[in-house]
Amino acid sequence: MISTSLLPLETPTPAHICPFDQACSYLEQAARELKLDQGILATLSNPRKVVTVSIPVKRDDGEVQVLAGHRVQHCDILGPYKGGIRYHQAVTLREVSALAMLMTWKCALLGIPYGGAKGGIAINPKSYSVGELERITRRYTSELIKDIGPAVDIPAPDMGTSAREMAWIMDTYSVNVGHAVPGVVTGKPLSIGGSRGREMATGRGVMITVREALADLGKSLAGVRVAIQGFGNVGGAAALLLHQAGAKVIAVSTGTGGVFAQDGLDIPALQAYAAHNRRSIVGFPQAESITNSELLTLPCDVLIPAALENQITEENVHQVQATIVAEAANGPVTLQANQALAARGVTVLPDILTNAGGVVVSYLEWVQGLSYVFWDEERVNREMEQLMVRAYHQVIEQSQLRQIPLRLAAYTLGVGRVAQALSDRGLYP
Ligand SMILES: NC(=O)C1=CN([C@@H]2O[C@H](COP(=O)(O)OP(=O)(O)OC[C@H]3O[C@@H](n4cnc5c(N)ncnc54)[C@H](O)[C@@H]3O)[C@@H](O)[C@H]2O)C=CC1
Ligand SMILES: O=C(O)CCC(=O)C(=O)O
Repeated sequence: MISTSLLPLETPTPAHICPFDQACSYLEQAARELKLDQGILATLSNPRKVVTVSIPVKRDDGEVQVLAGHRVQHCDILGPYKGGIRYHQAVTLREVSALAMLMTWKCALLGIPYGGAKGGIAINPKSYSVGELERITRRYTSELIKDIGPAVDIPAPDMGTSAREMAWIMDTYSVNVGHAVPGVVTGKPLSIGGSRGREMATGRGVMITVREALADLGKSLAGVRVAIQGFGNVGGAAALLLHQAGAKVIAVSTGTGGVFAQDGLDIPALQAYAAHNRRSIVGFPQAESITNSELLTLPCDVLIPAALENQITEENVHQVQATIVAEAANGPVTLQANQALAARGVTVLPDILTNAGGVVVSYLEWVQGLSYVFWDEERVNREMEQLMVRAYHQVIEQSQLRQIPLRLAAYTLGVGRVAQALSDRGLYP
């Protein structure tokens, strides 16, 4: 394995699967397939910049806590760094670094002029008041003020963050530089230059990718049985759009458990229920309760993990019954599980393709902001769909041409474009 000097090693535990090591393994597979020069591989195996800041926050009860906030900038060869900010208790520097690397390949695969970055703070946002979250977000932004900006690094929402946090970041950045800078973040509210369609964009991209994959198998979305882990921004939107397109969403889950209905869940009713129950779906009347692990092994056509990394592992992969696994989350299938699924002929739609709808609409938001012209939702969705469908077909063609699985095909396209740019720019002679 190529060495990564900027990142601390994590204490390994028997069950621990390091997302950064996995991301490097996929990169190495792509490099072998592309016969990439070792120097380029070594360059791309390391994030360009790793920033960790301390965030002192006064809790509402007067206690002072000091949190660690990370921003990892993996590569900016193709344009400004781009990627979300995650608030989740399991955040680590190596996880953020893996997610930053995935952003580089994702943007290159989709043909949008960005590099890759990711940020994160290891907190459970549900344990903090809105006021505390605002203070944390503003201090995190102030600490990163020299590292972000519309031509430098453009954050967006990820797990545990939303348009609200993006508005706080935009405001803090703008106050620091002395004028309004909407382009410093994407995924912000419409009132300050957000794009129509961004909130549903990642889920819409998931629906489009699944639809295209089914079409290649001679099927349509109508009547297809789908199970979705995660009912947040991505899983919730994917569930609604798939339901509207005629699929039977038979199960969904959140961190506190899931629900199942043999004939398909009424997704709008479930969303209304979650909205009234602090995002929990447990106890939804027209369904049976299931656990998160049961959801992953249900008999269904399409399984969509839309929550965290490392959900389908060596332990449960043999029980997965779906014929398509669509990675709406980043890194939900481990390296070993991925190989086991491939050996069984299960189609795995890789994360850097399947969940790219979000960053594509972030790009469209940035373009609208730079041109001071804002589009209606129909145009945003149309332009996003074109880029998603183009990337999907490029991945399929690459897979057929090189006789490689879809993930490796997606990686060879993303990594190959970045390596070409690196060599053309002469940063690596
Ligand atoms: N928000 C975006 O635009 C994008 C998000 N993603 C990825 O999609 C995934 C989900 O992100 P969001 O939907 O934005 O987050 P979110 O915070 O809106 O929702 C996360 C959902 O996962 C559930 N969850 C948390 N822990 C769980 C567990 N252990 N088991 C089952 N469910 C669990 C939560 O209850 C919630 O329903 C992440 O991997 C993220 O990196 C990828 C591309 C863009
Ligand atoms: O919209 C963006 O800029 C980034 C979304 C993101 O974090 C992701 O695709 O994983």
